[in-house]
Amino acid sequence: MDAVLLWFTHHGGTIDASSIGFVDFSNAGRGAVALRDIPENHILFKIPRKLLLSNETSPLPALIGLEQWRARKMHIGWAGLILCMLWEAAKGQESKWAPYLDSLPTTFDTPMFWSEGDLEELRGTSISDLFKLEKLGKADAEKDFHEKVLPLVQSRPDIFLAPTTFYTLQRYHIMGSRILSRSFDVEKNEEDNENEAANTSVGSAMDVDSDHPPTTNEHEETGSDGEAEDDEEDDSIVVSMVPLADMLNARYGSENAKLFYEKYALGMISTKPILAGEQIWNTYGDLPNAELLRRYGHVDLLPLDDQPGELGNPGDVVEIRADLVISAQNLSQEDTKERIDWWLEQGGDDVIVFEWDMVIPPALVALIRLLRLPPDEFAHAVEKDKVPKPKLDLEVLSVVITVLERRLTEYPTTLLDDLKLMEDEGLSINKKHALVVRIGEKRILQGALQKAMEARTAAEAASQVTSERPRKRKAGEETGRNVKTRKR
Ligand SMILES: C[S@@+](CC[C@H](N)C(=O)[O-])C[C@H]1O[C@@H](n2cnc3c(N)ncnc32)[C@H](O)[C@@H]1O
Repeated sequence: MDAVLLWFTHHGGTIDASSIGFVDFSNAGRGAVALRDIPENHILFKIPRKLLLSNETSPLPALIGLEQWRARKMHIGWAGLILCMLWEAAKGQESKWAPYLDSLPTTFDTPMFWSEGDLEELRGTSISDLFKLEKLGKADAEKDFHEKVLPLVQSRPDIFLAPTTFYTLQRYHIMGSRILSRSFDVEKNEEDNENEAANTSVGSAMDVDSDHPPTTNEHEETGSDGEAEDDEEDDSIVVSMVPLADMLNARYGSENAKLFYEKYALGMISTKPILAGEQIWNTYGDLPNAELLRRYGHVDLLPLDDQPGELGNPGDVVEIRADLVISAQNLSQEDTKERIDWWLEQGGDDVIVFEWDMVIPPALVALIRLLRLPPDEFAHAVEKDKVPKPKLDLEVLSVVITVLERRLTEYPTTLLDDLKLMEDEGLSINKKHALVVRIGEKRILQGALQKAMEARTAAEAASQVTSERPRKRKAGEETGRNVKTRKR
């Protein structure tokens, strides 16, 4: 850390060393702590934009030639930034970013690097679906490596020395994981935008939070770390490695500092008062544990306000695929294709998300009702362009219960099994992380199931009362009582 800080200040970075210090946490790597009480809106450190590492700041794209760079599509996705990082690392101590690159991790706890046995522990969880995507992501990255990066490397032996040492697939994945867990989306400043032609850009769909800071409009807030979701090119955003800002950890609901834009620098600024000794937390977006594990290789475990004595992540969610909602009603994909296509056209999703509040999602209720409509009513709904209202009745509640019960059987173990397994103190870190993800998801499913069962019991009791209640008399029917005539 000393070498990085020396390098940082040598290159124009500023840090309030009386307020912020960096320490090693046994379970979270490096992180920042407050050395004294810090008020809100205090600048902890500033990173000059030229110290960011990106396609914009690395000399590599210009060296290759910007036209070539774009012709080889190096400005799309992360391939360009990864190649810049590989090239800078290959320069060793001659790289402007040497002390920073030397300080970055080379191993990761993300499932991308897990054994098949450990991956099996994730069966049934949302991450197992995510992981299928991740595998595709990994395959895409490998395709990029072989089809875009290697040919470029091989075509310029004058620039890329010792290609078999420095430009390997393994190093490519390491740089990709560093970007996944540490990069920021950075908007270009106005000056850069005026000079757009001179710039290359990285296409990225990483989250950008453009809220303004609470007490000043001098700075503009940047988003937290995130992940590229598609390959669309967006010239106004540059995926960047931001030294020092990427050394802050994050925990659900704990953010007390954030990165803000200034014209020539990015500033890490406190967003709340921080007491001496407290950790200084950035935010990664209060993600569910499955997503935290996939991107960052850790999970959040906090005391839960609504479940005293229990630990978990209130950001957790469980996903239920629409095909499970179909099969739970003994319907086939074929029979329901037209309705599902229409549902998607109407903005519905093919995945329903249960959240920590365990409320039955209105989207699930509407989807169930849509699938149960008689053909003429479905035709009417299409004609009127109206998805059924999310009205919960006995019939729908029974389907919700079946859906939840079936979703729970997708895990090889029960919640009780998992809670017992968790007591084993000799668990490997990957197995423990997988258990935490499973337990969080199953708690939501079990809680939602209990709520749905209670609602069904209440609905049954209400329908009983209704059927026992005397029938309302029709107008004009003999009442046996005198009816007062209204005064005129
Ligand atoms: C942006 S970096 C933060 C700095 C990092 N701890 C380091 O040593 O440089 C993100 C990584 O920090 C770790 N991390 C962040 N927050 C954490 C937390 N609440 N618990 C455990 N690990 C955490 C994870 O390994 C994650 O991939």
